[in-house]
Amino acid sequence: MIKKKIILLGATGSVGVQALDVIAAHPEQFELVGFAFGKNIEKAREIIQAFSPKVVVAAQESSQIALAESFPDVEIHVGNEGLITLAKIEDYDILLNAIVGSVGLPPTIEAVQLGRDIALANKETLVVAGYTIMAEAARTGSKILPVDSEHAAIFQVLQGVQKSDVRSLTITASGGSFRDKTREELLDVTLDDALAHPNWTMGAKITLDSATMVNKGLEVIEAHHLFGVPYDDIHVVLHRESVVHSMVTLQDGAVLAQLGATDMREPIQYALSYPKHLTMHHETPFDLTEIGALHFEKMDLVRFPMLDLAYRVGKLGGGYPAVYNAANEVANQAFQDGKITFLEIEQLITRAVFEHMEFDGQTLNQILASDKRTRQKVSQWVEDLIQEKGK
Ligand SMILES: NC(=O)C1=CN([C@@H]2O[C@H](COP(=O)(O)OP(=O)(O)OC[C@H]3O[C@@H](n4cnc5c(N)ncnc54)[C@H](OP(=O)(O)O)[C@@H]3O)[C@@H](O)[C@H]2O)C=CC1
Ligand SMILES: CC(=O)[C@@H](O)[C@H](O)COP(=O)(O)O
Ligand SMILES: [Mn+2]
Repeated sequence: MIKKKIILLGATGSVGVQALDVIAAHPEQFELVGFAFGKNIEKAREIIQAFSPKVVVAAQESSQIALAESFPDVEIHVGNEGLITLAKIEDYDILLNAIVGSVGLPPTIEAVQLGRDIALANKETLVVAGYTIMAEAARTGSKILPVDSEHAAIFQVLQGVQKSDVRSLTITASGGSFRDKTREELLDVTLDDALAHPNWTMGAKITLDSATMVNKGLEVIEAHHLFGVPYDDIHVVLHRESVVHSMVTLQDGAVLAQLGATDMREPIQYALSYPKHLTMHHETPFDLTEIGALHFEKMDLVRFPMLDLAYRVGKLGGGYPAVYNAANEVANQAFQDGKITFLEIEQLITRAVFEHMEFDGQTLNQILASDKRTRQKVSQWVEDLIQEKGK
């Protein structure tokens, strides 16, 4: 049997480690030929020992030097240039992008331009450059296989369904760690509170995005690009159990849904094995009779203004989604670093979007310039807030 050769960006993270579980569980199907990581060199060492990849990329030069000494037979590259080098190596079939943030964009574009298939967890790349990525994928024949659980659900439901038969998509939202709090109660919430997701175990950035509802905003934009559905036909419902991963309504009113455990190994494995559904060796118990009841509620866009704003920036297009995303990346990190309050995340994103102005027909370079400018501005606003509070 010919194995699928995999490159994994973000191998030391939440999705990355679960992807390694899937690869290790199917040694006859998959082979890890290369991976990239950020700072976690100890985990990177373990991965090299367990999987013997040919190429590794470290975010930091000190890690590159240390790994090159320990593993002289492995090609070790560094930084953003290293990510591009990895995306360009000859010998792989699919690139699984599980890096967090829009740093994952350049290697994705490179791989798509080379016609390579992408298993995409890194939603930020589609939010920033969705039109470019999807247009290039159509040109080169690269498949964009969603890993994000809601999009993986829609993708599975759509197998064998004609695009013209689709009326609308419904993305489910858990509501995040603060779903039962009023806006007033959000004034003094802490990072620990925010990181206590009711259903999923994930990295810090996305768990916080889930609490601000930015995650759902990014997912609406991601769905628009992946499935080519207009924003007015993409709905979000509050679904506390996260059992229905998402739904598709057909023209005749039939609603098709995908259900399952809250275990990312399922969508990761399907993206890697597509179009096959392989046996899941680490199956998480899933028994609807244990769950008993499923609940669905309307989203309150006043309570969750970041979802409302995501629809607005998505419809505006151009650099607006990139500005929303960049402002969020800076503000999310600032809250994690204890520099700002939870509600200041929303305030910074809203200000960045409202201050952004552009003419139609933004090129990718103009969008990337807006992304950079937004990061600089929002970083400055964070510093200003710290100064003001120190007064
Ligand atoms: N976690 C989940 O269940 C889900 C995640 N996603 C999406 O998947 C992506 C990854 O999320 P998650 O796994 O939670 O995130 P984590 O924070 O757990 O992991 C992020 C990974 O990216 C690596 N990384 C960060 N910066 C760099 C860099 N500059 N160069 C190379 N590697 C880097 C980190 O390395 P290190 O740790 O070594 O510093 C780590 O391996 C996000 O876009 C998220 O929105 C989507 C759906 C579900
Ligand atoms: C597992 C996954 O795909 C996450 O994006 C998850 O959807 C977060 O859940 P909520 O944003 O609905 O809380
Ligand atoms: Mn998701």
